[in-house]
Amino acid sequence: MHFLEVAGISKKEQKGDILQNISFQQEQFQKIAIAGETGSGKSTLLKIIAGLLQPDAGKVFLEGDRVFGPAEQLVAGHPEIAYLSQHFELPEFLRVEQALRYANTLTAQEAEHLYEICQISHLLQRRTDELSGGEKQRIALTRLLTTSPRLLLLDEPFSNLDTAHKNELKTVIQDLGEQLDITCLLISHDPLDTLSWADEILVMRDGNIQQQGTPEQIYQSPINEYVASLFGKFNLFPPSLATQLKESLKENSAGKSLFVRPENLKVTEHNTSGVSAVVHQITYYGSYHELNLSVKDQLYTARVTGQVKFSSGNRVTLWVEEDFVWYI
Ligand SMILES: Nc1ncnc2c1ncn2[C@@H]1O[C@H](COP(=O)(O)OP(=O)(O)OP(=O)(O)O)[C@@H](O)[C@H]1O
Repeated sequence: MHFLEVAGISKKEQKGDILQNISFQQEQFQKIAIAGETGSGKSTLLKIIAGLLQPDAGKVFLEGDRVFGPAEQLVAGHPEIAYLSQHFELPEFLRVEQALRYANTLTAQEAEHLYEICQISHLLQRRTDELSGGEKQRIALTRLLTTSPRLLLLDEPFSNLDTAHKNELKTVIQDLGEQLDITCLLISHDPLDTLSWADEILVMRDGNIQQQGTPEQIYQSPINEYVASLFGKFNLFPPSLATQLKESLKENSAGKSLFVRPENLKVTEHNTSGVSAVVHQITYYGSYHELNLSVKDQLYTARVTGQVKFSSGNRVTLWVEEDFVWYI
């Protein structure tokens, strides 16, 4: 039996299918992230899993027990599933401590432990309208966790947070699994959040799962340009150039293009083998420079760490050295 089983979920609205026969499983403590462009159906799926929205077809099971939708039971939701919406609200004009007391099923000691993990102990006496966005988010999360859920569903938990608050919340989410035995499923449109956090990523488009895999599989071996583009820039070299970029490479028999992330595209002044290119533009990004390079009329992107020895207009050679090769 799986911890969470999502089986054949479909949902229609007037303008068409929002979700089409979505199935996947999650094991206890497995960290799953759902990624996808805006409108791909992520939030709808999460609400259905939470039991807050009725699917047209399909079922959700938590440890073998059905999670019923609002049309099948009086009170929407499931007692062991907590859902933090993108648009959460805290009760106004209360002290944080009062806002947290409501629905609290924990002992004083357990609550103290939770407040420590969520890094809110120092905020208990503040009023809810005296908090930063990141603090509000952590308190909304703590509030949900006082009901002792087993599955936590987070809809874009890191949106609108600056890097410091984001990192604090990431630590909190990490600690939840380890210290409170909570399994977490989240939605994020930010590749850095999903790649660094998840054990498995589901990529959605138009209500379908396009690809499901580990962060490495999704990043290095995307099944199409849509999946590739969600997780950062990439280059596609047509078969004729692909064999020049890497000597040992045979042309892909299906006529597919060679997929190369910018950090795997090497740039040198002169090389006996490779593809000749002209540096079009160099952009500084702090820890690396990004080079736009033109080969005939096509632009390609390389990422260079350390000092860049070239200037715009220089002729250079491009090549790849990685053993791993992927075609799209
Ligand atoms: N109640 C509704 N009635 C009609 N259409 C809806 C409803 N809820 C969602 N949709 C539509 O379903 C599609 C999926 O929406 P959903 O919010 O699930 O996407 P999403 O991937 O979470 O997007 P975002 O990243 O912008 O939150 C969208 O085209 C949206 O307009």
